[in-house]
Amino acid sequence: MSDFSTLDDADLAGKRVLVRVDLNVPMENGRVSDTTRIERVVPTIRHIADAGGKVILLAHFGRPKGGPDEINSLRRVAEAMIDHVGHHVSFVPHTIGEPAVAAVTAMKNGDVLLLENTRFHKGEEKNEDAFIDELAALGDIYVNDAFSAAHRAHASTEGLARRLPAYAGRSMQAELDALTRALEKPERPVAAIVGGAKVSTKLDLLGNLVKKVDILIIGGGMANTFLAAQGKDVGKSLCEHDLTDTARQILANAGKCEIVLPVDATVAKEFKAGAASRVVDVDNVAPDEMILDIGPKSIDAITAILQRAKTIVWNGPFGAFELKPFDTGTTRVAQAAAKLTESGSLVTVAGGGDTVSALNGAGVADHFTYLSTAGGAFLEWLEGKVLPGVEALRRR
Ligand SMILES: Nc1ncnc2c1ncn2[C@@H]1O[C@H](COP(=O)(O)OP(=O)(O)OP(=O)(O)O)[C@@H](O)[C@H]1O
Ligand SMILES: O=C(O)[C@H](O)COP(=O)(O)O
Repeated sequence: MSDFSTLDDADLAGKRVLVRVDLNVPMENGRVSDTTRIERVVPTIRHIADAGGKVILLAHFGRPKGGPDEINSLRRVAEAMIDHVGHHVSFVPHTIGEPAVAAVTAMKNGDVLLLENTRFHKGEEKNEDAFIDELAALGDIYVNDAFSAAHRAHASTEGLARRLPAYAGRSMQAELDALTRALEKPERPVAAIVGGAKVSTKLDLLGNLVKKVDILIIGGGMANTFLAAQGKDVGKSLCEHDLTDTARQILANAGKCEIVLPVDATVAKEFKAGAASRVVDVDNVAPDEMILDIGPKSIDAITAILQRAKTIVWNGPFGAFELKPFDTGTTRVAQAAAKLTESGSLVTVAGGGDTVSALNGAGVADHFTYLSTAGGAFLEWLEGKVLPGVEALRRR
């Protein structure tokens, strides 16, 4: 980490420290359902507070469209943080402007304050100078502890690092160190598992990933788009029909990389826990059904691949794991991977907000080689891409 200034280099006492964290945590029924991303930023928050700095947390939540909305407010996340941080975490429902300035001005050394969702302002994703200026006015120095958002060149992830003295936080350091250690020279064959729901933002990455890995196993909503690209009827499944051309190109240009798609699926007519379901081959999904998990034949095929792989990298669950029994595919594959890790025959690295939540739910999180908080950022790092949030921290 000699490329970066870290908290050890920062003079924190009495300083207003803007800390970018990733609090884009899984929620169920209005409550945080997995606290991994919160727990990972606690060392940075405590270090700054204990050194007498004022900790001003910046974070995004979800993908709000055009301004504030209750569903994407960070208020509930602030409440969940208090148990973990060990300091009171105040929350102000503003990111910039007079109320935010007033809240920061009222802070004492060692206080922790969370500002509202940075994405409630269009200047965040556009990385606009005017928004960067408003954020920068709230702090003296900037710390980035959000590796999982470092693939976004946004005001709070990239712009601020150019405006204020910038430091890598403890979690940022730990992620880069651990991923480099586990994956710099991976033992082959390397299998990547990519599933989940963020099809439009992750599909493009697969074109490069096939050049880096020996086997690409595709699951979740991502697989539905590939199945549709092969001309299969995926019914009401989560699927990006306008990206089927991209999916076809990836299949055509996979080169030596073996691409594995589900051969069967668990389908239901309703997206809810306990919905009546049936197992079908992927050719037999009815128009009013949706694929909510991979089926038993796919699970067996994937666990057989794990036996011959030496390293797996995994982002995105195989199904809608929050709704039982559609967690079965993810849980069974995760358990098989954990067992092989324990026996020493497989290195397992997984990342992503929901992926880590699913692995925690499967009871295997402690048995993987490494769990990253990052999903999309992890995949881009794997591709060898420059992550703007990391790049902006490099000493100049
Ligand atoms: N077949 C499916 N149909 C609908 N939703 C699915 C399906 N398979 C997976 N999902 C959903 O995908 C979501 C997780 O996808 P996502 O790409 O956000 O993964 P992640 O691990 O959180 O990565 P990141 O950190 O990049 O967000 C879960 O909410 C899960 O319910
Ligand atoms: O969950 C994530 O991967 C990060 O918080 C980034 O979220 P985004 O994909 O909405 O930018």
